[in-house]
Amino acid sequence: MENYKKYDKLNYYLALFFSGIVYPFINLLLALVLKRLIDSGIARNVYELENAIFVCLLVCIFLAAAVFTSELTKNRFVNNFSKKYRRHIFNEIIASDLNEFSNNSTGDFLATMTNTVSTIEEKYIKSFFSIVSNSSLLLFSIIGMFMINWQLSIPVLIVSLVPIIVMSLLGGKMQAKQNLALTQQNAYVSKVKDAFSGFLVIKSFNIEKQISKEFQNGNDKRADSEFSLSELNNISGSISNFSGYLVFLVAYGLGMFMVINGNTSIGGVTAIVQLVNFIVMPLSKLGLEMNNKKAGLAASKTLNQLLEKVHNPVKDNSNYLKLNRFENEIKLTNVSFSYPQHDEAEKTVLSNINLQIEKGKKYALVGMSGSGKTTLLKLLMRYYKLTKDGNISIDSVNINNINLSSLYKLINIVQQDVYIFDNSLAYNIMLGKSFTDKELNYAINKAGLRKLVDGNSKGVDLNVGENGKALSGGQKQRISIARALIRKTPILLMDEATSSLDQKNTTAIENAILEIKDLTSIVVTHKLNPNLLQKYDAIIFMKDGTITEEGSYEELMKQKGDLYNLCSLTMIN
Ligand SMILES: Nc1ncnc2c1ncn2[C@@H]1O[C@H](COP(=O)(O)OP(=O)(O)OP(=O)(O)O)[C@@H](O)[C@H]1O
Repeated sequence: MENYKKYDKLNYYLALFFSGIVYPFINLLLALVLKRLIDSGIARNVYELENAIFVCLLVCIFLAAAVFTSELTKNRFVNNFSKKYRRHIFNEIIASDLNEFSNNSTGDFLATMTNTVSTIEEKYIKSFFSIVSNSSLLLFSIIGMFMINWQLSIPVLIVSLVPIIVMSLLGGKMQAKQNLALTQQNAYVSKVKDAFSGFLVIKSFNIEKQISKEFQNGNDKRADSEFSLSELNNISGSISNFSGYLVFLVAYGLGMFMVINGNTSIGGVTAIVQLVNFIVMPLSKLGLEMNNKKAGLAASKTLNQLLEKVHNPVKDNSNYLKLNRFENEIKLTNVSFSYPQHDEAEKTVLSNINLQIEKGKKYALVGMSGSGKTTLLKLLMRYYKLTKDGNISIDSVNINNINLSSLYKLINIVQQDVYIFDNSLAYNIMLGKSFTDKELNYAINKAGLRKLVDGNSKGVDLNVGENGKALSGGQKQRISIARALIRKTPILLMDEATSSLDQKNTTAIENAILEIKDLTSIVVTHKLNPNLLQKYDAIIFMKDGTITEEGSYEELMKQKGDLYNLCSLTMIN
């Protein structure tokens, strides 16, 4: 609980005070006042009886107030915890390193943000307070019983220990079953998420039956693991209940013998039975709550393990250099790279790349599929750090030493796969940041979105639906281009950013970007259009992870090398 109380210390301590001290103390008072009430009734002392009734009423009022306040403070703590903890987990995941994030399925994260966190809230946090309150109730009741009659209290307590012993014997099994139930629940969420995300594929390939079978399998496992857990809970609950009845029997039976022998009064037995209630009830609850807490602990461990896996936050602290301007060049020196592989041997994707990108110049990056073009751009974005030899620098500053947010103010990328948020057109371009109408219109015009904006009654407020389902592939790509252009970063990388557009529109957008003075751009393209290629300052040709040619279109065509050969195969005339 140490790690969790920080989320709302005030209500945490208030809840502990009211549920752990105030409530059990008043409860003890009630038993003592009750004893006085019954004994004064049996002694036919009307004055004492009236007094006891009045005090009893007061104690009842305080008891109700204590219960209300302890619930209120506990609920406030849980509420604040829920808000802040979920925000914290979300931020941790969002801050994680791209590579580590990609190694886990989004279903895992989704399940963590839903089931796992709920289990921690429901089972760990709530059980913790219940354990505190019930343990205190138990302790105060034992003290009260000893104050009233210790001879009767001892046998009653011995019988009360049975459920605790049973629970501790079942505890390990319970935790294992809880772990399994949580794993199956998370796998179930992942499966459902996958099926719904791949709905189109399921329909197109007519695989509803197979998917339904897989779902059924996961669903059965989830339900079975929960049933098995509830069975164990049922067994431990029944044993607790039985012990509870036994405790009553001992308290009443022995108590009445003691009354006959003159060792206690009827009021004393009644008060002890009243207190026994607060031993039996907490004991039966304690067993269950302890198991719940263990289950919550298991969820907490699962969550921490996931966070540890992704908790390699992109280091972006203030020790890193802030680069405010791009003045001269990006330089790649002897850059080699392999993707970090967890299961297979590493494969070299880029080898010995040397390249100089000058400010304000426009570069086309072409080459065969799989030659490493995207990887090169990803390294410029520092999505991956160089794991092998080499160095990438911007204006002589090693890219690894640049503060990431300042890097992304200089460099931006437009990728082939565009993620569109379920929000308006304007939101998808501005992405929550504020820009003037002039800036928004500039980006809309340059990215060729004017027709879409003017052609609908809502304009830029048009809601584009989940992942832009109301848009065509080309429109999504235009949004992605507008996103980059509105930010006016001095360096722009485009990775097949116009692959969904026809030749006419591709030419229009590439021309618009070529016209932006001072912009340094590297454009990966498969559409080898000579009219466009001629406009680039240089064409960089990649093959098998190396740069084989670099120069203007005319130079490379004269050279009759790789570009020439590729153009002969795919040239668009
Ligand atoms: N995340 C990754 N993990 C492991 N290997 C990868 C990863 N991404 C790409 N690769 C591998 O790196 C090589 C280069 O891929 P890359 O995407 O850079 O090529 P590309 O030239 O952009 O290809 P295309 O033109 O088809 O987009 C390929 O062999 C690919 O399988």
